[in-house]
Amino acid sequence: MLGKEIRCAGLTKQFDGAAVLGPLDITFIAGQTTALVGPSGCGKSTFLRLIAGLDLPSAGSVCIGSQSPKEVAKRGALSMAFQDPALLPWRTVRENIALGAKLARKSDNGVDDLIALVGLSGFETHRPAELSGGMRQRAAIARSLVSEPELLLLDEPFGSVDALTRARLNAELPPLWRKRAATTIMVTHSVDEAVLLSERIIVLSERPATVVADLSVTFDEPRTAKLIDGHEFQSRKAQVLRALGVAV
Ligand SMILES: Nc1ncnc2c1ncn2[C@@H]1O[C@H](COP(=O)(O)OP(=O)(O)OP(=O)(O)O)[C@@H](O)[C@H]1O
Repeated sequence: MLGKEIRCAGLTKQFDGAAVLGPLDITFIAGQTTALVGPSGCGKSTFLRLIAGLDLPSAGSVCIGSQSPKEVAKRGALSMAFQDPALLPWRTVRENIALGAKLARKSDNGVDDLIALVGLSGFETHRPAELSGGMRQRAAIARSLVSEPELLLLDEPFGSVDALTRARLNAELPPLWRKRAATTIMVTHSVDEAVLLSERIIVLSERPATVVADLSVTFDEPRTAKLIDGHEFQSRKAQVLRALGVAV
């Protein structure tokens, strides 16, 4: 299924009269993976919540293709994996992941492949309480992919995954979501991860978040961890760090 373009126009959010976000005018290109980076508390998660239709803007709009976020979510075409994986405690790993497909009214044929991809083979019948934090997060990543969404929203999806698994997921997941051509927006605190995984990086300012840099990231595909040592990678990374105000 093809991802849709996401147009944010004059998007603004205030909490209790205080501006948290915007105004933001950003168009996310259909099928592309965009990383959002910015200082802690600048409004990144709030931005994702507005795109997901979990919260309403104070002003401005989000349009996904020709639909509102709520309409897209209702069709089951929008998937999320957030920092704190909300798995159903009484269901097994397999049932939790299969539920992602069921809610989107899709077949659950790919469940076992995804379980293997995120390294949870052998844990299919475990319940969330019997897993580590990183394993729960991996189950949530698998659940977000099983429905083959048009739009994939990831908020620090690898935050509590161990370094080795993180490196493996960094290598194996992007081809998967590119193959499925989902429009993907990923919030990350890791600049390496942003450069390695995305085709575009948007750097946001301190709260209220506005765009301070909008960079395209092009490398030969498939990207491998070896890229990190290359000059091109390091110069892109330095650009992002400078935009974040970090001296390099
Ligand atoms: N429901 C809410 N009510 C009031 N204030 C809120 C609410 N949600 C978020 N905020 C405030 O909005 C600001 C932005 O929060 P948000 O979680 O979007 O930032 P973030 O960039 O994702 O942070 P981090 O990188 O630390 O995860 C913070 O100051 C937060 O306290």
